[in-house]
Amino acid sequence: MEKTIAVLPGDGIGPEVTRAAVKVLKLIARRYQHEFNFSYGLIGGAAIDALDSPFPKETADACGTADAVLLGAVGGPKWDNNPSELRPEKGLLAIRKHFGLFANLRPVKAVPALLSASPLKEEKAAGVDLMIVRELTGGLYFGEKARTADDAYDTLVYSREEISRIVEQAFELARVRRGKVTSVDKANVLESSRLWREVVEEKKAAYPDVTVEHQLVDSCAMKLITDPSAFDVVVTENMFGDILSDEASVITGSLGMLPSASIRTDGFGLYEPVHGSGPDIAGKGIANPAAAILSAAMMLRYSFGMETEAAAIEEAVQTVLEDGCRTADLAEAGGRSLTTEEWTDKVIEQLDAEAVSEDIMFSYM
Ligand SMILES: NC(=O)c1ccc[n+]([C@@H]2O[C@H](COP(=O)([O-])OP(=O)(O)OC[C@H]3O[C@@H](n4cnc5c(N)ncnc54)[C@H](O)[C@@H]3O)[C@@H](O)[C@H]2O)c1
Ligand SMILES: CC(C)[C@H](C(=O)O)[C@@H](O)C(=O)O
Ligand SMILES: [Mg+2]
Repeated sequence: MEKTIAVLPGDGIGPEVTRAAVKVLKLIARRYQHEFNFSYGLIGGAAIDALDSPFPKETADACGTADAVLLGAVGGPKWDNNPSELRPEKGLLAIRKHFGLFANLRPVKAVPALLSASPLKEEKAAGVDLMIVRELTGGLYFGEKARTADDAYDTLVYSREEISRIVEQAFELARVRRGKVTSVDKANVLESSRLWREVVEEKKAAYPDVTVEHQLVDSCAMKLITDPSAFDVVVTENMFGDILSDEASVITGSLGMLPSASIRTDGFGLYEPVHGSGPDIAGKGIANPAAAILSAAMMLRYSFGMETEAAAIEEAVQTVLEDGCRTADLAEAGGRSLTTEEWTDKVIEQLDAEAVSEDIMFSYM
């Protein structure tokens, strides 16, 4: 298959981890005889510096003609005091809204080899496999907001339609997973959450094979740590999903392990790690590229329908971790400490090794 991928490395560790993901995608293209064309664009602080806009038209156009977008991360102290229109994060919100990417899938899967890197007791983290489905183009992030010298407000607005489409996405995912949806809200306080709950209750009739529970966001935050295995699909509004996903990353041992897909219903999507630009480690070559590499795997699965290729990447990442290869953030899991580039090359070697063993298998068939 021939595909065009727009690559937006962004700021801080963004370019470091994106380079790793592109290297893996190039190997996949070679191994499975695909043609991936990469076009590069600017977003976030890098785009502000070069073009005075966090999401320039050139970038929107390049992404618009691509089949999917791979993004690193945006932001950093250099731009922290910029006016709100010239904040790197504004570019991220703009690209999500521009392409209507309302569904943000954030899988959280415990890796057996990394259990000791998690602050949770090993038996709590073991076997955790949940998916946070975060609404991405509404809520507090996009509601009317304003400030004067002494006042400020942000508004949290959701329409029935916006809630319906994300809830449907969650039900569909639960159907092919373990059949459970936890809808997270703050219905004891917020009107928007009461509407959210109402829509979930209406929708569930169409999914008799899925169990539904409602959970308030504060107790959900606690239960994610005390009983994470209780969750399968967690569906929630934009800001709750942002906060809960960073929290859930501790189950895996590092924020550097969490990939994400931001999709709509026609297959187009933006793929990026859940983490940010890591200003404290940027430029040192030590960032964990797993989240970016696993995001590339999600691109193959959700945008290109390449399930075998996606699974091959996930398996290679798993094997490399089982072999004791670690980046610095996972030092507590023991093993050998590698740089971003060295760790990526281990994944590449592993993918090559899988290819060789398949060739040997085929030669006997
Ligand atoms: N999607 C995005 O582009 C995105 C997401 C979150 C934050 N941000 C931005 O990033 C900047 C920094 O934010 P922050 O410090 O709160 O969050 P962050 O995610 O950048 O970093 C939080 C902590 O996790 C560590 N970390 C993150 N990714 C890692 C990786 N791949 N490997 C190893 N360690 C990793 C960092 O070193 C840091 O200690 C801010 O400007 C923020 O707005 C961007
Ligand atoms: C950088 C920021 C705008 C972004 C968000 O809040 O959505 C980030 O934290 C994320 O999780 O992707
Ligand atoms: Mg976040």
